Amino acid sequence: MANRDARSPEGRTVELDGEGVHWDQDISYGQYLQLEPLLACQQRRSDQHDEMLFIVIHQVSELWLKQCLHEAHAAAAHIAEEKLAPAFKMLSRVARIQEQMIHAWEVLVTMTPADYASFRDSLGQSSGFQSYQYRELEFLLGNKNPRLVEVHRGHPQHYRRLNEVLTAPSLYDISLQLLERRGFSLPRGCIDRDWSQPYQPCDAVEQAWARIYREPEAHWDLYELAEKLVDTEYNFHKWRFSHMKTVERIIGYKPGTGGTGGVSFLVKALDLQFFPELWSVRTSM
Ligand code: HEM
Ligand SMILES: N[C@@H](CC(=O)c1ccccc1NC=O)C(=O)O
Repeated sequence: MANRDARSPEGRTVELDGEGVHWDQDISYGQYLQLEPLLACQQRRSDQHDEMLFIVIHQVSELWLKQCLHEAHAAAAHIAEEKLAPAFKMLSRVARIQEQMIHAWEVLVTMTPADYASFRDSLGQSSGFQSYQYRELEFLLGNKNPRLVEVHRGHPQHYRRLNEVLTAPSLYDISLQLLERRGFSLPRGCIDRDWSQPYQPCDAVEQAWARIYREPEAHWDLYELAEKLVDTEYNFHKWRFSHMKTVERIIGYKPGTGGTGGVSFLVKALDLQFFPELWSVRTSM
């Protein structure tokens, strides 16, 4: 395409210098990105100004969650094949996305309790608790809890997908299997178990990470893997904490629309750990 040309929104090439117009059947920006359906999805259920921000921030977060899942599933597959360099690149990207998601709270806190109260009733019983992508990411990282799949029973596609990820080894399980293949002897139950159940920390795994941290030169890629996993969990925790503080600031100690105690539920979730031995090893060293 010559410099003086541009694409019309319909995807045709338009010559701009007035000498004539040339059309072709190429694709435009809006078509490629499917902007019409995307930008038709911000439908307020009230006439309140701030409901738009509430919708947009959730939709942006869900898009980032989609990208995180894309990266983290691929990272797990690469770790399973011992292709650690590309897996690291993907996990670094996950960490950058998480930083964006954490920073998004700074936009949401411009919404006061009164602003939120003006449309909260329109949300009915819907709640972030029903975010199937968030739940999939938790399962993929290693926070398994079969009960949390049940809220999705009414949607067979989400239910099936969540059960698949629940019953498959997590990113952490796959990493521990790699440690075993690299000669760290781990109890059978750590590397082959009922994947749908919460992971139980074990001393042998902590000792394996301790050896890796004490001799990084001897196990450089595993050392790097450990730190990439810690970055991911650290950022996940920061997101959870900011969510909890934002909720406290906006609705105080009211119960949540999803039927939980609200802030008390979110505070309890701060105790969850995806990669427990990667934290406990820091004390034992
Ligand atoms: C005014 C803003 C917000 C308020 C007041 C709020 C409130 C809450 C509350 C009270 C819960 C507990 C479940 C319940 O009973 O409803 C919850 C859960 C949740 N929220 Fe929010 N939230 C807000 C914004 C967001 C945003 C922007 C996201 C981004 C996706 C989000 C994602 C989630 C998720 C994923 C859960 C489930 C957490 C878990 O199961 O550990 N929330 N929220
Ligand atoms: N649980 C929130 C409602 C809520 O936050 C929400 C509702 C619908 C769609 C997304 C939501 N966000 C996160 O939980 C509340 O109790 O106000």
